[in-house]
Formats: sequence, structure tokens, C-alpha cells
Amino acid sequence: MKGIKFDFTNMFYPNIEKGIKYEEINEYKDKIEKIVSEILEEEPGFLKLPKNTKYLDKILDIQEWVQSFESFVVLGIGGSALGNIALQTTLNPLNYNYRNDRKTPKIFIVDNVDPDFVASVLDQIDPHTTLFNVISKSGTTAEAMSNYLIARGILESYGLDPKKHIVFTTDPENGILRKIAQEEGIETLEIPPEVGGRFSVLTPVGLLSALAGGIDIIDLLNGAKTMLEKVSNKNIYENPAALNALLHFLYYKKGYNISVMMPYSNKLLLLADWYRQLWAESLGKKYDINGEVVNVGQTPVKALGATDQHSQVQLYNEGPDDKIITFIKLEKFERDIKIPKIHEEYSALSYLGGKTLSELLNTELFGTEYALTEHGKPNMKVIFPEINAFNVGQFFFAYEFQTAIMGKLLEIDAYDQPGVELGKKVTYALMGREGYEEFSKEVKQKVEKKEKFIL
Ligand SMILES: O=P(O)(O)OC[C@H]1O[C@H](O)[C@H](O)[C@@H](O)[C@@H]1O
Repeated sequence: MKGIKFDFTNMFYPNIEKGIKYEEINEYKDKIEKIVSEILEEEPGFLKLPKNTKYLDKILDIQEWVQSFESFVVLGIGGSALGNIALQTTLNPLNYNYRNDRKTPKIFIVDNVDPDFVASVLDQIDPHTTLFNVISKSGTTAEAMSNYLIARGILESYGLDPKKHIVFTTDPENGILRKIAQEEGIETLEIPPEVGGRFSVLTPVGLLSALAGGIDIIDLLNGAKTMLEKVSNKNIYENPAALNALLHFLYYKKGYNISVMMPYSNKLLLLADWYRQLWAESLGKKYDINGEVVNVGQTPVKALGATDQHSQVQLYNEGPDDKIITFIKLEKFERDIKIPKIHEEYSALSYLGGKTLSELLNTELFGTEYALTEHGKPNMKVIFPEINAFNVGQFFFAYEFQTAIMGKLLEIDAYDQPGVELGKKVTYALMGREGYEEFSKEVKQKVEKKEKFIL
């Protein structure tokens, strides 16, 4: 069958000595059935996306305009950037201005306020031929807003009409971007109110820059749609998202607090960055749904094969039993390189001659998998037959669904992120935002009173 596959072989006992036993899975069979039914019934926002053509139509309507620019610059952060970055690095890695005989803009994603970084992007674009896509669900995030103000300032300094160079992606009603759009007639795409940032890659948040970069967004959504069918299966043994969630949950209960995602493909690497936000913000929670303090969560970590074999794998093999490793394997690379048969006289080199790099890389993956298993460390694999929009759409959707299930298993709200508020509030206060005067004083006093220890 077409699409990605999940290989759980090395998660189970006796392949892994301390591995999960089938009896443990069986105990949760009914619970998983109930959870999957509940999610399908509750239909959290992201669930509706693969079938919703409303947003797709709107984006396709402006395709020609969007692709008439030379540069397309996303200004957003967190859920308003990580999916975009993953899509571009995975499916538009060369980011050419000319691709498949069709002119598509070069995509830049500015997801920080590091002045050196922002300036380096601005150095590369010509405002006359640039479209800025300001993405913010809330329409208040300081990083996205300051970069918007900078972009707008530049446009105005060139005497360019912001309406012709800016498109907003934001909530249909709330936030300052929506207000500006209404007052000034700036083209604006909607983020469905019920879809949170980290679940929004398949909304206009991710789709517009994807389309701009020449990615087949219809295939992307088709992939998500087929995965929705697959993960709607209530039988734990036939539902990869459910089985993956349950395995992560059962290991978590045994002290496996870390989930490493390790693609053996540079193009697929940043799927792991997208996953980090999804898993961390959705599941890292102080309170459960009943308001009890639980302090749960599993720390997502990103690694790259084979690079990190020479940096992290020592720890993964011999360190504490606290990690689950998910490899991402690519079966068919877009290109391959044959290693020349030079130095046949040295056996330390001659074994490589005549092989391909993809053969070497996937053999290394096999070696790492084998070693981890021998060391008794649980590991699994997501297999991409090849990199295409369909498979990437499947991946996004499977992990979103898995996160929803894990949230229910942990009995927490997987869709909020109250833990990020305090830091934001402090920034607002210290940057002088109206209404934060008292809080600013409070913060300064608290910091002053601290016994300092600076070396
Ligand atoms: O899209 P925005 O409203 O600008 O939010 C961007 C990001 O900001 C916050 O800090 C949240 O923790 C993220 O979940 C969110 O994706």
C-alpha cells in the first residue's frame, strides 16, 4: 500500500528485554477504542482539515499573485513557522527561483528576532519583488509583530503599497492583524479558530508558503486524508497512531521521559523540529483535566543520522533507560552518489568502493538500530518509501492524531499552553506594553531582591 509505514518491532518484548509485552497492550484495548471514538466524535479542529476544501480554494485563488513574486517571506514563530520550515526543507529543499519550468518565489522563513538573522534575510530580498506573509493565530506574538513592523517600515520607505506586498494569515475575528486587515484591505487568510498553532500546518498557515514554493498541497492534504482513515481504526493493532501513542505512554510510565526522533535524511530532519513543538507543548503539563497537579510530559529530542551516531549514540546505547528512539528511514533518495573504487589496495577503504551513499546511510541506520536493540533500548521506525507531499501529509496527520491520543492517556488538555504565558508577560512588561506597568515594577523588585551569584 502507498504511504508511510510504522515498524514497531523493536519496541516489544522479547526483542527488547524490558520491552512492552502484548498483554500490556491488550489491557488498554478497550480504553484505546474508547479514546479513538471520543476523538472522532469530539472532532478537535485539526481533524476536520484534510476534508476541508474551503481554505484550499481560497489559497488556490491567489496562487498566481503569490507566485508572481521573486521572494516570499514568512514572518511567524512556533506553530506559525515550524510546519512551514518542515515543508520547505522536506519538499522544496533547493528553494530555487525556477523549479519544474515554473517560476516560484524563493522562500524565507523568519522565525526569530535575532537581528543578525533578520538582517541577513533582508539583505537577500528586493522589497519591490517580495511578498511578506505575516502569520499569527493570536495576532499578538511579539516576534511576528515586530518583524511585521520592520517589513512594513521597509515597504513604506520604498514608497511601496503594503496591500500589494503583504498577506496576513490569522484568526477570522480576533487579534490586531485582523483589525489592520479590515481597516486597510490587506489580503488575509483564515486560521480556523479551533485549530491551535502546532496543529495548523495543514491550514493556510503551512499551505500558502508551501504552494508558493511549488509544493503539491493537494497531495499533501490527500496524504492527511488517507491517514485520517487509517487512524480512525479502533483496533489498536491496526492503528499506527494509537499503537505509537500507547507504546510511548507505557514506556513513559516506566521512566522513559525522552522521545528522540532521528531521521536518516537531511531533508526529513526538520520534521523532528515540528514534532518537538507538537509533543512538548501538547503534553508537557502541570495540571490534569481535573485540576490535579501532575507535572507530566515527555521531552522530545531531535537527532540526525548518521551525523549524530558520532555524537549522541554512545549515550543512547549505554546511558540510562529513559529514551525511546524513533528513526525515520527513507527508502528511495531523490539522488544517489556512487563511491568510486579508489585505493582497492587498502581494505579499510576498498569495502566502500562501488557502493552508493544511500546504501551506506541505510546500512548505518540498520547498524544503529541493531546496536540499540542489543543494548536493550526501545526503538522504532517510520518508513518513507520516498519523499513526496502525500507521504509528508500522512506523517503530519499521524503525529497530530497520536498526540491527541497521548493527551487523553495522560488525562491532560493537549490543546493549551499556559506555561508559556509568564515569560511573554514579562517581555510585554519590560518592553513597556500598556497595561503592564504594575507587573513590570513587581518583576524588577523581585529580581533586585535576589542574592546574586555571577562568576
Ligand atoms: O500564531 P501565534 O499566535 O503568533 O503563536 C505562535 C506561538 O506562540 C506561542 O508562544 C505558543 O506557545 C505557540 O503554541 C504558538 O504557536
